[in-house]
Amino acid sequence: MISAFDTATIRQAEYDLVAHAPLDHVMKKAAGAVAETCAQLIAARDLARAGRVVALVGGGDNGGDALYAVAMLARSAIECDAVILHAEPHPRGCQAAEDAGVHLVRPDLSRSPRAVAQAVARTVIGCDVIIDGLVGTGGRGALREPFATVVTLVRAGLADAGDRLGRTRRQSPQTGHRPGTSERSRRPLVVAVDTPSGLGGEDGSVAGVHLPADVTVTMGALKPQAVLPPASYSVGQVRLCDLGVTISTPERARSLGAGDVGCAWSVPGPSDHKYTRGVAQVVAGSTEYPFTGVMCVEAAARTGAGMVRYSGPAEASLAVLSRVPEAVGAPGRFQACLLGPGLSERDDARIEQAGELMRTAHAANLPMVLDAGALRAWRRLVSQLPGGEIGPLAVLTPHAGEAAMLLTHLGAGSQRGGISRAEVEAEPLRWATRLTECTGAIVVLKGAATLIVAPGEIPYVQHQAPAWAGTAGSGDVLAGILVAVAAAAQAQSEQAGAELTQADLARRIAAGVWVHGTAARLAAGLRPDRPAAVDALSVQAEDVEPIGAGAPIIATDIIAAVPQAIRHALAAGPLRYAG
Ligand SMILES: NC(=O)C1=CN([C@@H]2O[C@H](COP(=O)(O)OP(=O)(O)OC[C@H]3O[C@@H](n4cnc5c(N)ncnc54)[C@H](OP(=O)(O)O)[C@@H]3O)[C@@H](O)[C@H]2O)[C@H](O)CC1
Ligand SMILES: [K+]
Repeated sequence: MISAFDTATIRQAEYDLVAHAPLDHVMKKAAGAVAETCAQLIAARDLARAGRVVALVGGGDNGGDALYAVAMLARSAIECDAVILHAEPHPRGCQAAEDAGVHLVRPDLSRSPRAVAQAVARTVIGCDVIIDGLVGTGGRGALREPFATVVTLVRAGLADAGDRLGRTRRQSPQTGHRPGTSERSRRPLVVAVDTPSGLGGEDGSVAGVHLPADVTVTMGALKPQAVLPPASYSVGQVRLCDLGVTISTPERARSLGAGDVGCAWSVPGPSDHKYTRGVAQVVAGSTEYPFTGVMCVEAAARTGAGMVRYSGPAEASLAVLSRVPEAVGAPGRFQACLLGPGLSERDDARIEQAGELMRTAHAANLPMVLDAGALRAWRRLVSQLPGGEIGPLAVLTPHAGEAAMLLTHLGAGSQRGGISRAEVEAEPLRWATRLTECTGAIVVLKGAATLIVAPGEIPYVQHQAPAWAGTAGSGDVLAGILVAVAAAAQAQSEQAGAELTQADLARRIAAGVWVHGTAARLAAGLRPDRPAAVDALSVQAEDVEPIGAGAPIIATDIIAAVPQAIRHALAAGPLRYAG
């Protein structure tokens, strides 16, 4: 489990730590992790020359860490510059850097931000690693000048370098030469000290211009921006430098890893049968989108549902049964239902059928997954429930656009004429939390990083899915996985003679989201575990998964890889035996 804590909590824990240990000692430990990471990245470039590192140094201890790091690197024959961008940089850090032979560059800070930024841009040209020591946990709000212009120009330079390398990446017409890894990776890599400068946001929102990192070496504990989107898209790989801080307050967010999924999974034993493994009822498809049910039903079956009941357009039933002959078309007992994939509001018969199943599930306090068309038909479906309340075992699975639509429909943004998709994408945690407050349900807000939020619970965020998973039907597959997970959770509770709690269901739903993302990784030809691992990792070039790694996939590829993803999880961590 990856945990992220509020920055103030971490700063307090650091403050308590340095009450008993000299701050410089702690900073040098932090700096050592930064230096080791830089050295590893340079070593992975197999250069024929000495590597070169440029530190961008702000005025606080974040800059101090950067100065101590280049002092260590300079002593190992790496060429180091430190660009001092504050009138009062960390004095002992500066001294250590000078003593180690680091070249201190002091732009005239009285000149315009652009002039300062140009001096920085000239210094970083051709270097191998840029250490971002401008601002860390002491940052307040959007970057002030000259940092904002410095970061803007450095980003432009990195993008240009990347493009140039991209242009050479294709075979050059004259020689047909394809650059090797070392040439392709000659764009300077950015190593952020503690957090990328300017990233801001305790809720994952982005404060403004910031310097995205290839690797973030974070001290003591993960900050929220390391896991919560969209900020988490700018941290690159995260390396946690353990300072020995202890934190007892609840996390701000958490993320399941492979080792956390097995114990949330229902593993059958010799006494199990379809009703102890969970029977899922799927209502999907319509005259407009008749075959959506094929993906949901097969995904639920491959996830391990004891049985899948299907209700959908007659012309689709044949397609469903040809893919999953064991699916059952007849109505009957179920332990969780999925309503909505492919459901069209113009298909009254199907809406009525979904409403009837929703009422059955609600009356029996069974989990239900509401996706796509069921979210759009919210008013027609939920208004038929006692008190118009969907209940705590409902799981809503919107993407940003559907969330915006539902929030607007529920009046969450009434004073401003509704909520837009862009607003949800800019602050996904805020709006997913708001949607749980409006509905009392668990909300799975789908995206490159998917949030699983239950009222009053610590949110989960899962980053497993590669960009290739953004393909038609991927949401239908996730819905199928989740209804099978919910049915298994309900079945286990029935066997235990206990009520399924919303918190337990939310954790299992997060495990289902992990399975979906990992199956997509496997289908795309990627390693099951996303390499942005979080702990003392050795950052090697082959670990850095470049944008576009993998290959195109279709939704049925994800379904086919679901058992392998589950097998990976069951092998990675403790199991909870169902039988
Ligand atoms: N404290 C510890 O136990 C450890 C800290 N570590 C490292 O230290 C930083 C936190 O250091 P701190 O000095 O508290 O703050 P920062 O260096 O992060 O930032 C303060 C400087 O940044 C300037 N600042 C603040 N906001 C902005 C902004 N929006 N734009 C531009 N500049 C900004 C601020 O300037 P002032 O003029 O306001 O003073 C300061 O110069 C932590 O992140 C770790 O890296 C050790 O690593 C571990 C122990
Ligand atoms: K930083």
